Amino acid sequence: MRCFDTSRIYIKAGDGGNGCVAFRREKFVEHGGPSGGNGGRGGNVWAVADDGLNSLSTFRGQVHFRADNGVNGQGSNCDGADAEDLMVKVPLGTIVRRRDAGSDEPPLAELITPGQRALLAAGGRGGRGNFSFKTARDRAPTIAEKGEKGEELWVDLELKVVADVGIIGVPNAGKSTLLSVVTAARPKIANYPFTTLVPNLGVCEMDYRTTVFADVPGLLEGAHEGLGLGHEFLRHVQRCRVLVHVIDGTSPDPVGDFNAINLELELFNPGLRDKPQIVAYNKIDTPDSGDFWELVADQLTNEYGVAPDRLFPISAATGQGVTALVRAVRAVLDELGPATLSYETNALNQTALPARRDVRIDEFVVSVEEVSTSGAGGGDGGSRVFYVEGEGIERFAQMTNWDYYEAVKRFQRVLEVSGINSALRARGVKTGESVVIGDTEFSWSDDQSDAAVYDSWLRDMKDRGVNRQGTARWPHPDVR
Ligand SMILES: Nc1nc2c(ncn2[C@@H]2O[C@H](COP(=O)(O)OP(=O)(O)OP(=O)(O)O)[C@@H](O)[C@H]2O)c(=O)[nH]1
Ligand SMILES: [Mg+2]
Repeated sequence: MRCFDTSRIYIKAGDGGNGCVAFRREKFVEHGGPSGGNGGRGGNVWAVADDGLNSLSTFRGQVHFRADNGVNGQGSNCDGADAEDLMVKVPLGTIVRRRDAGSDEPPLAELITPGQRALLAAGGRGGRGNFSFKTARDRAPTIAEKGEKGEELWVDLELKVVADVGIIGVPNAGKSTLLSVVTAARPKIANYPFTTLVPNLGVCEMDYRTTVFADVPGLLEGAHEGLGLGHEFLRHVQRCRVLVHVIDGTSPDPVGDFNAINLELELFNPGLRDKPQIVAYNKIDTPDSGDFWELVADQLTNEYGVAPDRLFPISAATGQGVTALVRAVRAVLDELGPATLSYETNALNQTALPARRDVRIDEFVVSVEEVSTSGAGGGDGGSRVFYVEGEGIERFAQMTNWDYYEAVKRFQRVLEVSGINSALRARGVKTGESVVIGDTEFSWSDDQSDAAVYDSWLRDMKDRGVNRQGTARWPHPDVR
């Protein structure tokens, strides 16, 4: 039985719909007010835990997942519809990580309970239409935004099967041996500590019930600090609903071992101590163990509060006492009720729709690159390209609809108030040099008068072959 499964998929949330520029047409009214609607929101992409799936094999056939785009706004104040969210179904126990995430980067999500979902990529916001830009001063704006691009990313999925029961204990206690007798799993068993290095899983069918057991590698002192791969295993233990704590009866100090393990659980996560535990005192077939059973049992119940009905002498090797142990485990699971309710929720799991992170437009970095233009005939050295990098300004540029002169003006104003213009001037930018912001490249001009901006906008429209009809009131009041 394979307990790990991985897949790599591409995810793209929908882009927001574009805002619209439109004006009302009314009888007897020459210029109606603005009536361009807003674009709809692009669809989000979620991962959803589906208990009908048991592997990541569905992702062999499909690798790309794209949510729909928001609908564009229209005239008569019609806002475009929001796109539907896309649900990517994954089996329970799936961990989602950003591709190439560093080992210290927490996963994007861990999906444990049926129906649980986590947002993987947020859809873009819809662009505003010109109705939304109407102000007391500008009652007839000719401006609209483009929809925001939806997020896109590659993610790695990893399936770690969620076990009902975690078998824990010190190294060499007989955990793997127990797993091999209660399930069909054939883990490596050997008479030395740390035989098991990754959790083994096995399915136990008894009394017409199915229970998934995980044999967790041996825990030792310091596990909560990550010693002996402790973190990895303790995280695994967290997902189990019931723990079977195997005590090595042949150990010099079985009760001390028992305490040490419980302390590690508690130090890793205090909640782990509250997880139901069934104690299996193992290797009673040997005199070393069997002779001390009553003594140990007495200590565990009287000094450590282990309930007698949760304490079992067993021999994993001969099978003695194992059936009673498994029945007790089943009873506790039944008491806990259906699996859906009992897994602890993880802080990483988002169920509400998070707002897109607010980004500041005045947080940016300017860098300069010399571009050599000294070809065969060139003698004037080179020119420079100025890169302005910042999530806020890049997103703003992406949403700017360059077809509208007023949008260009707005962009110009933002460059001014954000301090980007002064930063560029401080780096000595000269007329004619290139400035790149995200996917947008424009040519710097020292003359930023309305007439100059208007002229360059007209040139740009011509270069891009955009029909200016309907894109601006003509000629624009600014430049009349
Ligand atoms: N006599 C006897 N030996 C046992 C019993 N259970 C396990 N053993 C032996 O104890 C040794 C360790 O068994 P494992 O099942 O590998 O122990 P583990 O807890 O999985 O050990 P790690 O994976 O190293 O942490 C092996 O030599 C087993 O044969 C038992 O009930 N009686
Ligand atoms: Mg083992």
